[in-house]
Amino acid sequence: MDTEADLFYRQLPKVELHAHLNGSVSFETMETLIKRKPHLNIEHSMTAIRRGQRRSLDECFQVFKVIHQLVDSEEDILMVAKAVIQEFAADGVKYLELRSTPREVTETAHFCFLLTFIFVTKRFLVAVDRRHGPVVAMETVKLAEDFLLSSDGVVVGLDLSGDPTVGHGKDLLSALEKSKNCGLKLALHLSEVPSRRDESELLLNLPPDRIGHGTFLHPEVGGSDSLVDKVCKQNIPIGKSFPFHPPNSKITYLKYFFKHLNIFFYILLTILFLISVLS
Ligand SMILES: CNc1ncnc2c1ncn2[C@@H]1O[C@H](COP(=O)(O)O)[C@@H](O)[C@H]1O
Repeated sequence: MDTEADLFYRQLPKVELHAHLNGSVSFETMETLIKRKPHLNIEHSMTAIRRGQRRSLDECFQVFKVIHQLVDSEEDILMVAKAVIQEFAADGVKYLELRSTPREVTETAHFCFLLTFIFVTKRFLVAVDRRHGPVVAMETVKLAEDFLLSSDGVVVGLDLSGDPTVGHGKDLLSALEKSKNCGLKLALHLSEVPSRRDESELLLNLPPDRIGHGTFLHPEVGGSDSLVDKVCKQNIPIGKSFPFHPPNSKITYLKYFFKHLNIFFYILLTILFLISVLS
């Protein structure tokens, strides 16, 4: 049963700036998906990370592969996106930025349609999966550019994500530069693993409008002063994601944050952000 504190955290207006669609599927939605595709023999344990359970980055990406098997049609995507948006809204999220990797043009078309009819301010970032290489990256940028022009402000940016140990950012630079030049905001996952210093240097020169994770930017963990300097001088915000959202997990994370940060500072930031977004 919800405690008074649970209620407080749920009702608190929140902004969600780093949600991967297929990483935000709830337990209930997953159950429906699993039932729809019994021939895949997928169990819940293969699609989620339980509270307190630890997995390596590699294992996380294995989980995404399983989820992608379950979410492979327009119908699935429509159901998942609708559920995810409703669940974020029920958790008190007032402004939501979703990211997702288009596997087919029609899938992305669906997102845009869907994102218009549920009452949360929603924005969408079209994601480039680095594993798919420069050609797909460029196609995705063109798709994102089309949506930037036609989605009435819903599509705002490009996300670079995917297994950070695969490929090199230098091969994606022209796609990312094109994206920036056509007015898409850039949210780049970088320095998620150690020994990617040269890649991070290159990507930070673009520069991105947001960094995803940036876990290994600091010299103490294998990054460098130059990386930290670039981030600070260019004032680039860093976003951490919690890629798997079992029910109420956002509330648990909030409790964790509030325990470690000044609660009033957080509330003030949220209110200021909401005022600037909604006005
Ligand atoms: C843990 N840190 C991370 N680092 C990099 N990429 C990540 C990620 N977490 C998620 N993704 C990206 O999001 C996809 C799933 O959502 P969509 O199918 O696009 O909706 C993953 O396949 C991966 O490319």
